[in-house]
Amino acid sequence: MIVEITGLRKIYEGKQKVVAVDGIDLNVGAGELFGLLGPNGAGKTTTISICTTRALPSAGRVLIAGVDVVAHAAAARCHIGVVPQYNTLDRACTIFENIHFHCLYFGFSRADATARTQQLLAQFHLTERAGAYPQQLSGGLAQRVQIARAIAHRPKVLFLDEPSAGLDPQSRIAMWEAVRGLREEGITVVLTTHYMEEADELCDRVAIIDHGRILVQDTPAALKASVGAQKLYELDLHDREKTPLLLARLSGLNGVASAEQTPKGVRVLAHNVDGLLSEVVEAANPYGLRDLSITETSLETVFIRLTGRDLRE
Ligand SMILES: Nc1ncnc2c1ncn2[C@@H]1O[C@H](COP(=O)(O)OP(=O)(O)OP(=O)(O)O)[C@@H](O)[C@H]1O
Repeated sequence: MIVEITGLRKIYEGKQKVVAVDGIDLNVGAGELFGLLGPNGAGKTTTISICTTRALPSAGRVLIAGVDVVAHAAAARCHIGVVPQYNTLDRACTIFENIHFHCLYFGFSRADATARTQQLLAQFHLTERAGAYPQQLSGGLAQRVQIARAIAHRPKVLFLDEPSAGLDPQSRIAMWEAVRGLREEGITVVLTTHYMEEADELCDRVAIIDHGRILVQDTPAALKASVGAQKLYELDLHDREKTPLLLARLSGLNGVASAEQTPKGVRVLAHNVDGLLSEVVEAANPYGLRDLSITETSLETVFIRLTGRDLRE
């Protein structure tokens, strides 16, 4: 295992005590692309901060390539690359210098640092921008420079905290390609995200985290299969006083796996059955059906199932 997290807890002591991480156990194997998926405030950044020696745990232990991040922080840092949530490129240095100085900091000779920087610039399609300054780059390009810099010292594992926050859809896809490319180099990747599509598209395994705890962890396919239905119907109803009657009626329809009340109306999980849509509409119409959306079940559905909440709430 490259990342071994055991019984991790973090309590921020202050006027108001916050339990940010509440007993996390997690193992990530060599070469895996692992995602921590959860809403804002779930404890993802805190977990990454502890793994990367930027915060101390209140309890528990993290080993990176077998090295304890608290007892041997400097040694652990040699195995770790980090791309934090915010742009931390040095604004006074060019793109070349940002990567070059990182290599020198990690003990490369000048010649080796130059060769490694040139190789990374080529790998991340940045050679033409080598002389530019960070503030001259788009968010997507700056993110690519941050990834290039983070892996410059050839760490075993790269931690990416919300790598696509603030990126436009095109830059997000380019970033996904860059991250997938890391796998070919044998770099293990742990990323945090609150975008379920990102976790689904990119990750080999995902842990869904909420209130500092892991609710489930598995492959995206297995997590989606655990819902036991293929479609999610969200019904927006005007008359919500009598929804229990509607729930009973919907639950009895052929193909409906479950039906439950939501603040706006009713949520139905269902199998792909011909004619179900019109039956649902017919049942719901007397309750003032205002709107209806149908989506394929996704990691979002898994989260809703586990918490009753939306990832974005
Ligand atoms: N330095 C701090 N002092 C006190 N509380 C903190 C501190 N950092 C984070 N918290 C709190 O700990 C909890 C977990 O925060 P954390 O940033 O780890 O979550 P997250 O899942 O990464 O969310 P986000 O995507 O918003 O960063 C939140 O309730 C947050 O307000």
